[in-house]
Parts: sequence; structure tokens; C-alpha cells
Amino acid sequence: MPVAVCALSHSPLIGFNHPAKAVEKRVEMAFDQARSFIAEFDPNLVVLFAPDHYNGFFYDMMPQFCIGTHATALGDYNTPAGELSVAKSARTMAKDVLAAGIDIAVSERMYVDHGFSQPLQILFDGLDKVPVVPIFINSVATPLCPVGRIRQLGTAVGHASAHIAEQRVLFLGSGGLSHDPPVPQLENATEEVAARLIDGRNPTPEERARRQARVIASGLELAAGTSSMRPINPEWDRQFLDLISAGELQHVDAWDNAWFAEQAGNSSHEVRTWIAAYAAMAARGNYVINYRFYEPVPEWVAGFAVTTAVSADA
Ligand SMILES: O=C(O)CCc1cccc(O)c1O
Ligand SMILES: [Fe+2]
Repeated sequence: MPVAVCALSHSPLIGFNHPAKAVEKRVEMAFDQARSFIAEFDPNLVVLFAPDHYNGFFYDMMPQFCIGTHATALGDYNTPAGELSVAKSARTMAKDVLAAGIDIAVSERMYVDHGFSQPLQILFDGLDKVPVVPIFINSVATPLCPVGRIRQLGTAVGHASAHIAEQRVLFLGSGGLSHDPPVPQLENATEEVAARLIDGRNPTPEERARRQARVIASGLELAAGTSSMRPINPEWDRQFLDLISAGELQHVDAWDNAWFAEQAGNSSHEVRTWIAAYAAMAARGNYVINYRFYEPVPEWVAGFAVTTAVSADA
């Protein structure tokens, strides 16, 4: 029963802000590489680990992780809107993960943003091209659970994936690496911003456009060196990729949440999606990373990485 991994950064600023031509070309080649890897692997199920950015999940009921048994993409930035083709196995997997002692939330009406829709669009050319089990991982709404819990979640999902109908499972992680986009924080929010973090569903098109314009502008400022946001940290990113490559995921259990933000920006917690995907893979046996791409892209506010992995004993 073959399993594989693809993990990649996302940025909703792709297509809005343009880094140097050569950079865009290298990223496009990395996407090509990932697409041909996936086409060859030919998954009949994708388990997609991704975060949210106060579009689908809010503080009125914020789970640390949630499996969607039905999911709809909102279509923020230029990503497609519509339903994902959620596999029936989502229910089986929720049951198995809970039985393993991981208290995952379940949603029959999961709303997801570019964190989920962008990798599906880039890698599969649409939201409904492949059966998917969508798993949300809180990566911005503090307080966050210890990162070791995410490794355990991934491990439980990996074990559960061995007991479903689909035989060729791709674990897909979406997010990271180091980056610090202007996502508001509840702790120091104005009343107006707090209200939108607590229960900000269905903003008006004007509100959404204003927010997106602010994030787009922040990318240009970061690239121009006129930003107060934390810079991308290529050294932190390299160490993270080295750790994943070495299969030494257990080290993340010692990582302190505050340390992530200090070293690599508040949104670096999105690497939780990578940790879950690779832990799921590790639960199915040793793996080897057969493709690794990295490039810091300030215009997109992203330490941009793409990796793929196969079973070592395949
Ligand atoms: O719209 C938002 O709130 C944040 C958007 C955003 C920007 C850069 C990198 C990301 O990973 C990301 O999600
Ligand atoms: Fe993100």
C-alpha cells in the first residue's frame, strides 16, 4: 500500500506580486516537479493538512485541529470557490484518530481558504479533481497546542490511513516556512478587529478587498526593505528542512511555541502542516525526500519550499 508526501508553502500573493522573473520561473519548475511526482504516484486519496487565516475558523469556537467530512472553499484572493470532493473515508479516519486518543474536532460544514484551495489548484488544477480528507490545523489563533501534539495527530492519521478503502494515499502539507504576514492577533486587537477574529464570517466584498490589499502591499514593503514585519529566516528554514529530511521529527516535541514566532515569524507555525504530513508518512514506515526546493520570496511573504517524499522500502 504505497503512500507519499508532498509539502509546500502557499502564498495568496502569487499572481498579485511579482518577484524577479528568474525566481518565478524556479518556483514554477518546483510546481512542475511536484505535479509530475503526483501524476506518477497517481493517488486515489489526498489527506490535506492546511491552516486557516480567519476565513473559515474563528475564536467563537476555535479547535486546534479539525477534520472536514464536508468542505467548501470560500475563494479568497484569486483562489477558486466551491466544494472539495471530500472522501467518505474522512469519517472512518475521524473515528480512528479519536480512538487513538487524539481529540480531533469534526465539521460537517468546514469552510476553508487559500491554505487548502491553493495547493489543490496548483497541483490538481481544481478543488474537486481528487478525493480529499481535509484536516485543518490551527497555526495562527493563539494559544496554540504544543507542536508535539501535532506530531501525534499526524502519527494517528498515518495509522488510520492504513485502514481505509483507498490504497494510494498522498499526505499533502500546505504552509510555512518562516514568514510573518500581517495577520491580526486577538491579544492586542482593537474592538473592531477582535470582533472579526471572533465571528467575522461573510465579510462584505469591500472589507475583504481592503484586507487583501493590505496583505498584498505588505509583500511589496517586505521586498523593498521598508517593512516592520519579521524578515524571512532562510537559516531557520534550512534547519527545518534538514530535520524533515533526516526523519528526526521527534525533535519538534521540544520546540517552544514562542520560539517559532521569535525566530521565524508568527505564521511560521504553519509548518505544523508539514509536521503532520511527515509524521503521517513516518507512521507508515521510513521515508526519503526525493525532491527539495527552497527560495525566500519576500514579495509573497514566504520562505517558499516544495518537497516530495516516498517510502524508503518502496
Ligand atoms: O490573508 C492573510 O491573512 C494571510 C495571507 C498570507 C500571506 C503570505 C503567506 C501566507 O502563508 C499567507 O497565508
Ligand atoms: Fe498562510
